[in-house]
Amino acid sequence: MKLAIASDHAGFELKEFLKNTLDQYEIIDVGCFSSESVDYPDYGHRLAELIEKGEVSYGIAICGSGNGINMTVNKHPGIRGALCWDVEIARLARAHNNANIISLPARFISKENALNFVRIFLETPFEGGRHSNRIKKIPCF
Ligand SMILES: O=C(CO)[C@H](O)[C@H](O)[C@H](O)COP(=O)(O)O
Repeated sequence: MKLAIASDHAGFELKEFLKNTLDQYEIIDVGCFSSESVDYPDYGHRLAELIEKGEVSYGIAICGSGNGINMTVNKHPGIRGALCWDVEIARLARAHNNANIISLPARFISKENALNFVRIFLETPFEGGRHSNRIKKIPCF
């Protein structure tokens, strides 16, 4: 499975950790590339565009709180980004919401928990059924 990952400076360290640990996946890193202060939308948009073009199946988006980069990716019509800070939230993001981006709050979770959330997210299938109609009603673009 092909993935993409993005962060701002607050998420840079976690991005590097996840990229180097999730070595069973092919991962495109769209930046940022150091801990120097940057603006999360620059990287969130790049990540969302790769999914919209079909170049990758899922994305991992990271900033300090997770909110800024999650708001950014969700401006794209083909994106369902989910801010995840708990294992069950990560599972439901896939099972019920068919999310294609997991957004993580690097300043509020441990690296180990983040890795666990990403693993659960990537391994959980969408349940479909009643949830299909609901996610069809989300776009208002
Ligand atoms: O956008 C955010 C808040 O939702 C992110 O957490 C950013 O990483 C954060 O705002 C960056 O803050 P900094 O003081 O510029 O490091």
